[in-house]
Amino acid sequence: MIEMSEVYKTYPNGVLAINGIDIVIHPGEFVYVVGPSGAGKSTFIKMMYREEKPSSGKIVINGIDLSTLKESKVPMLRRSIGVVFQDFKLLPKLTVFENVAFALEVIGESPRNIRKRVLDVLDLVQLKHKARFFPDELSGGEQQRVSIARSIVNNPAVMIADEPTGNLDPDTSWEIMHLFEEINNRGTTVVMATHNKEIVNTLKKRVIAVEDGKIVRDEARGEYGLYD
Ligand SMILES: Nc1ncnc2c1ncn2[C@@H]1O[C@H](COP(=O)(O)OP(=O)(O)OP(=O)(O)O)[C@@H](O)[C@H]1O
Repeated sequence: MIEMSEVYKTYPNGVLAINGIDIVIHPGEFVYVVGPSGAGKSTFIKMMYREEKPSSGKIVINGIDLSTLKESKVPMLRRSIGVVFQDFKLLPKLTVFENVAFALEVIGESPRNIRKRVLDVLDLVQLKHKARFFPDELSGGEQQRVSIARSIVNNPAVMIADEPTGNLDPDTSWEIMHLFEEINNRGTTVVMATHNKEIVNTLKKRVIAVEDGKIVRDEARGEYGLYD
């Protein structure tokens, strides 16, 4: 569960990016976050995995109150949240296998468990046959599938994606969306900021629209709206 109450965020330069947000996202939901450029979508979702801290207000993620969370406990929070970015953020000198295994190595899993789990998630994203490849030997869609595999290897309760199809062509974007849908169908909550109007209007989900740092619309099976 994701809960925000009376959340405000002002960046050090004085920009008020989030101007009073109250929201509850239940386990297993699939939510699109839409809105114009600069509306605060990225800031909103970055606060969920403690990449940014609110200036005021309360955020509780999977039962963890972020306002009282010690810095030393942030890695524990991050393990319960998978994050996927527009630019994939894979480590270029590591193979596909190693990129995905990394998250399990840092928590001290046994090599045997790591191997099994990594091959299972690579199988899910249909990239087992490219386990020994390096990121620059893959297409954009394949790199995004590796980043999705990496984000779910810990079995997170929540998956957060910031514009995950932003660098992909339409066909590849749809493949990636079907993967998110499958992961959501297995019970993972998905929160996705996106500018992809066609996807939002076709693959209907809850839509939260953010404008000027506020939620201006929150609809089950909503529409993208009139944004670019
Ligand atoms: N690190 C930062 N420091 C200062 N201001 C920032 C920072 N990050 C974002 N902002 C500002 O906060 C506001 C909200 O930005 P944010 O990136 O959350 O919007 P967005 O809706 O995700 O935009 P886009 O769709 O273009 O990605 C903007 O005015 C932006 O310039």
